[in-house]
Amino acid sequence: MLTANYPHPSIMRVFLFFLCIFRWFLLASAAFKVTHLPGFLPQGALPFHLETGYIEVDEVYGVELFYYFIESERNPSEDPLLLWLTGGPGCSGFCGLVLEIGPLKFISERYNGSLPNLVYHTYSWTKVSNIIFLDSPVGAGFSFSNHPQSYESGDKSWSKHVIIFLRKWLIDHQQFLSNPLYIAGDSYAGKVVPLVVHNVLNENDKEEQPKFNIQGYMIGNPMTGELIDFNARVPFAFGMGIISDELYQRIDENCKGEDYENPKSSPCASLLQIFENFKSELCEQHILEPKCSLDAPKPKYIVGTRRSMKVQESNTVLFGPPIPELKCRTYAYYLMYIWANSNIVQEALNVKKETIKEWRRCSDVLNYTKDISSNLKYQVNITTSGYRALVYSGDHDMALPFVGTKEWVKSLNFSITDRWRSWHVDGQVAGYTESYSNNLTFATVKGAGHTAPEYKAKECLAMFRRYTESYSNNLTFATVKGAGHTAPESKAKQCLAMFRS
Ligand SMILES: COc1cc(/C=C/C(=O)O[C@@H]2O[C@H](CO)[C@@H](O)[C@H](O)[C@H]2O)cc(OC)c1O
Repeated sequence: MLTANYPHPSIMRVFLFFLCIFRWFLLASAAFKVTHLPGFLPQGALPFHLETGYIEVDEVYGVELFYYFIESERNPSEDPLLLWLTGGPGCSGFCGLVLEIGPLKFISERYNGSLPNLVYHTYSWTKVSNIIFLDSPVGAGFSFSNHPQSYESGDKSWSKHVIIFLRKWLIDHQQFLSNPLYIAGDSYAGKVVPLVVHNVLNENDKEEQPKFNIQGYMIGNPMTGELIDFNARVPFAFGMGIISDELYQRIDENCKGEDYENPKSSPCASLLQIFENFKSELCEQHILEPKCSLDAPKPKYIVGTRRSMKVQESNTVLFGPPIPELKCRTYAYYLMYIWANSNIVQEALNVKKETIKEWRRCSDVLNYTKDISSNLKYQVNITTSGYRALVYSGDHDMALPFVGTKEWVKSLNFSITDRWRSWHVDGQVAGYTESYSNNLTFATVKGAGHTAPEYKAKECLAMFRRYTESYSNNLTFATVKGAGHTAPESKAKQCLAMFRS
């Protein structure tokens, strides 16, 4: 028998086992601290802690989700940990970071061939919260699958991938395990967020460690899957003086029970076509803003060099929508496209080479199935189990109007604990709010559109702080107006309402 001084087989097995674990850890999750970003002004280190990385959520298809993580500027060890999901489905978490609640925003100036510039965004929710911006579902942003034909996704698989991501991320970042955890998102993500929270609660019911310190969720101009999501556009348009009383009345009479997106009866369809003609003249995401091309065009080519970008600069590109005008809010979407497709930016973000062909603000590679008809049962289950919900709506959004959101919130039949009232920032009305039993709060953001923080950043930061800080350590102080030493003795009804909330 050939004898040699090979290590004993059991030693080899142990060695190979740890080698596999090490390889898994290296490949499946990679996290990098990012101190500098190309295009950030003033040049130099970022004034906040940014980490980027990947976490594998499906070994079979090699699905890796990319994330941006930003530590709270206040108290990272105790401030909330927020997982932010962006809608679409297929829009990048980067939208949340530079358009809504993160510490960066683009300087909206005409593209001149050099890399677009970013500056610090004052009203960032990372002032008071740790935030993970996740590129999900697979195919969004820089997230990828090693089998691109399998960009199959849907509400259920998206939420399952998010749970796997969150568990692995927390195992890699154990210092955040005890932070109050919130799941948040807007638009289409608003439909999936309650499903994610529902899954988190199911995970916590198992013996598996670590447990999630989940507190609740926040959803903005959310979809639920209910007909009212889009049907509410007609009463919203009527209320805003966009359609006549007659058209509103005739739609109401001829479209009862219909899905306004897919009307069955021809009288209803004809009337909704007239409505659609009025609607199509406006910027759906904010009816007071100019109607603009919504997303970045796909210039013929982008050559990323170490110094600058060269993009075919012309008013019309070979394919795709025209470049938005500079006056449009969506010009920032064009700048995002240029910036994120630059190879020097992707190097700085530690993007794995050759994993995606092109970064799109809202990807079109997904093969998505809307396999949840409605998320209301999850919202009822979560809130009646003692977890908190903030549902907010920019009140000038016609894509998913507050009128419909208010209606489904009412349909839950929770008792009112804090009647409809205005809420304020700097002494001005910032919106209106009503709170219900089971810790659910509805709020409008006055003058905001589909992605409220994009339009009213200061007010939304105030809203976020009041929501997350009103319950930190579960201590709430309240006076009872007009009551004496034994408050319930003289203000029984008020004290009962206080007790119930
Ligand atoms: C699946 O069917 C529909 C989905 C949507 C979703 C919109 C959405 O998520 O908006 C994006 O939100 C993200 C924020 O989450 C923004 O960044 C994007 O700009 C915005 O496009 C809307 C619909 O009709 C209006 C649908 O019929």
